[in-house]
Amino acid sequence: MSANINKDLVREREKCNFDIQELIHIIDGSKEKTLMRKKVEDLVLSVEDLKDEIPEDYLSHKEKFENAVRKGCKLFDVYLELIDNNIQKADRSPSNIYRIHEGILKQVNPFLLHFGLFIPTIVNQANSEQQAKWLRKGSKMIGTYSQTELGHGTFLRGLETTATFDPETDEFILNSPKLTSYKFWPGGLGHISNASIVMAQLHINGKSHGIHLFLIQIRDFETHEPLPGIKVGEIGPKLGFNTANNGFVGFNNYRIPRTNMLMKNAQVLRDGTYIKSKNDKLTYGSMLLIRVHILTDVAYELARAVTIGVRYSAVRHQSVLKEGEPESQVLDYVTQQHKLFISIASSHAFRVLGQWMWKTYTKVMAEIGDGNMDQLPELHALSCCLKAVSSYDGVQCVERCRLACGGHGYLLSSNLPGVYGIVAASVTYEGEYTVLLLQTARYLVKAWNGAINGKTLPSSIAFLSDNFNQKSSSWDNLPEAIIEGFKAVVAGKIKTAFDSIQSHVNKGRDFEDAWNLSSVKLTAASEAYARFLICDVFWSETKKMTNVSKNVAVVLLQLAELYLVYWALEKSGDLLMYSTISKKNIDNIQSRYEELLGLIRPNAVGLVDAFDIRDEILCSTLGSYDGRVYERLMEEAAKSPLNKDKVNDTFHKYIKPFMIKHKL
Ligand SMILES: CCCCCCCCCCCCCC(=O)SCCNC(=O)CCNC(=O)[C@H](O)C(C)(C)COP(=O)(O)OP(=O)(O)OC[C@H]1O[C@@H](n2cnc3c(N)ncnc32)[C@H](O)[C@@H]1OP(=O)(O)O
Ligand SMILES: Cc1cc2nc3c(=O)[nH]c(=O)nc-3n(C[C@H](O)[C@H](O)[C@H](O)COP(=O)(O)OP(=O)(O)OC[C@H]3O[C@@H](n4cnc5c(N)ncnc54)[C@H](O)[C@@H]3O)c2cc1C
Repeated sequence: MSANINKDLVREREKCNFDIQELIHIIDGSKEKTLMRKKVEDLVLSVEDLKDEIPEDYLSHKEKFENAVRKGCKLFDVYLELIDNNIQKADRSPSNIYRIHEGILKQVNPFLLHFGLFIPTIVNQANSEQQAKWLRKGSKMIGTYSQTELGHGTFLRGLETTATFDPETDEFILNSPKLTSYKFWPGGLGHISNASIVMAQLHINGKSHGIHLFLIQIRDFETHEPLPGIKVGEIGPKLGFNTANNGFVGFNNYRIPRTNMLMKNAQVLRDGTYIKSKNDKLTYGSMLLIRVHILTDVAYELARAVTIGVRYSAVRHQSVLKEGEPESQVLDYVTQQHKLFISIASSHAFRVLGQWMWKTYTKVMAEIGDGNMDQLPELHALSCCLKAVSSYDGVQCVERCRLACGGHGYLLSSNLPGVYGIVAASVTYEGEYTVLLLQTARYLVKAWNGAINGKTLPSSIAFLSDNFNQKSSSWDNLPEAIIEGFKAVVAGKIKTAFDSIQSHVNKGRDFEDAWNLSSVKLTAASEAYARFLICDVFWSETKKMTNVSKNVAVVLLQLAELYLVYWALEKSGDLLMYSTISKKNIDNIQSRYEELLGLIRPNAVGLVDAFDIRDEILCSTLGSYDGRVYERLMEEAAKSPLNKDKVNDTFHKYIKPFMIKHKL
């Protein structure tokens, strides 16, 4: 086996000083979960029908979609068998067990929204009678989640689709009054789904009750023809997500039974009586759930990108460090380590934060189930800023990995553009980056106001009460001092934004204008808060790990420390403004950063091997386990349909006549 493995990678693996298997189990959650994941991967990869004859990149938009549906059906066939046979339990917690679909489908599974949003929304928003009806086997529904419209995605209260109650027939009448009211973007809506959860404005007896969720059949369950009153289709090619079958739908006096409104929270009775939800923000529950999942999703995509970047950088030799010596592995250039190692650290950070958020989410949801909504605003604030920052950082990190691969990173066959397309989408969907930062800022500003007035603050921001004077501890105890410094930055930035709002109000502006005028500062405060949270949770969770061998503990602490010092240097201006840090302290942090790059260097390939992403999921000419980079690049180039003919027809049709005409 090792005979076929690139010699540099063999040497790198020999250098690794920790137990890779142990780290694989930590990343998966346990040894049992690793075994389960591998079992699922082995089963799925042995299915012949899931293999491609022609590389996906050479297919047309329509062919890509059709191929994705073919494989998507087969894939779920295999998954459902696993669940039916109790090999794997249906489980909503974030995990890597089913990531194999990213290798099989290359981009996004066209059925993703059915399992990822349609079913969870029924589970969370429908009453028990509705759940029994819609979640039963044989319901015939393949669904999606249609919220965004052509004219509105962010501002949900501005959605225009209407659901008007008709007491005569006990039905709702769905309408899209204008072009901008068409639902636009839902995944799988184009040609996959025959049903959808639809968010619409509820009207009863001429009175508007705001946005509510409805389950709507879109296509005939047998023929798949769009039903009368429904106009549905697909929205066309995108930067990524090209197999997701994002679609549009419009309604023209389309009737559904009253009982198709999701009624766990708000209800409409037979006589048209409207019963309000205990908290109307519960309607937004599905977004909260996906925002929590996105942290783990980004962690995984980053693991893919940096596996490609690090393995390639170990195989790639370019330039000489010292005259007379052989060309260096590019991984030996410290600038290359600077480009790449933050992605290894960030993947671990977002994985740890994802688990932490999942625990927080399940705890708060249990309390909400018992009627206690107290923690909902804090959960919403945490999920918004962490979703925003993790997805945004994810995109920057994938781009750094692409740059680390030079020209070859620009090839689709490297799969870095593919991973980029997936992560870039997550910055926008489930709440756009800036918009979500502003949601958290809203919470922070309220908290700051509370702190000034001596209110007890929720635990995650209790430190604000101590930070009016922008204190921070001594800078001797790195890296903990960075967390303290970041607390001072958060407090300082909230205060700056808060004072800015006050000053505009004092000059006669109303609050909303003052908010808008201060919004750049507000997003900065929110970003600082997310950064503090990630550093704090990543460091404390890593430090308190038990039952870990010494060497694994050492590398994990090095990665957590690298994350903290990297961001301290990136944010040194903020630390200088708001904490007690000095230039000398920053110089020390810089030295420690460079030292950490050196400490991580011998384990770099081991660390990406520990992400344990099989070649069939990585889908990269540059990142495969054996490091046969140049052979794979040429093998992929040979697959180009243009290489079938020695002389392409265009020569005779266009080039030759052009040469003759211009006497070239
Ligand atoms: C890397 C990945 C790869 C893997 C692939 C994965 C595929 C996944 C596929 C995914 C495909 C993609 C699928 C998709 O993309 S589905 C579509 C997703 N769409 C969005 O996320 C829309 C974003 N917009 C909103 O969420 C809201 O409208 C916002 C938040 C902007 C404001 O809202 P609105 O203007 O209506 O609110 P308001 O002003 O009346 O009131 C604001 C008050 O409400 C509170 N509040 C707001 N929201 C929540 C909440 N949730 N829980 C609890 N509370 C909440 C808030 O704190 C404030 O409280 P207070 O300050 O007044 O006390
Ligand atoms: C790949 C992909 C898949 C998707 N899948 C689905 C799906 O399955 N179902 C679904 O319903 N939707 C889906 N969406 C839609 C997605 O949720 C929305 O695009 C997203 O919520 C952003 O809304 P928008 O497009 O209206 O952006 P806009 O809100 O129009 O944003 C445009 C700009 O305006 C700024 N802006 C807007 N409001 C404010 C404000 N209040 N303050 C400051 N700045 C502001 C934003 O920051 C942004 O820079 C998907 C989108 C993508 C890209």
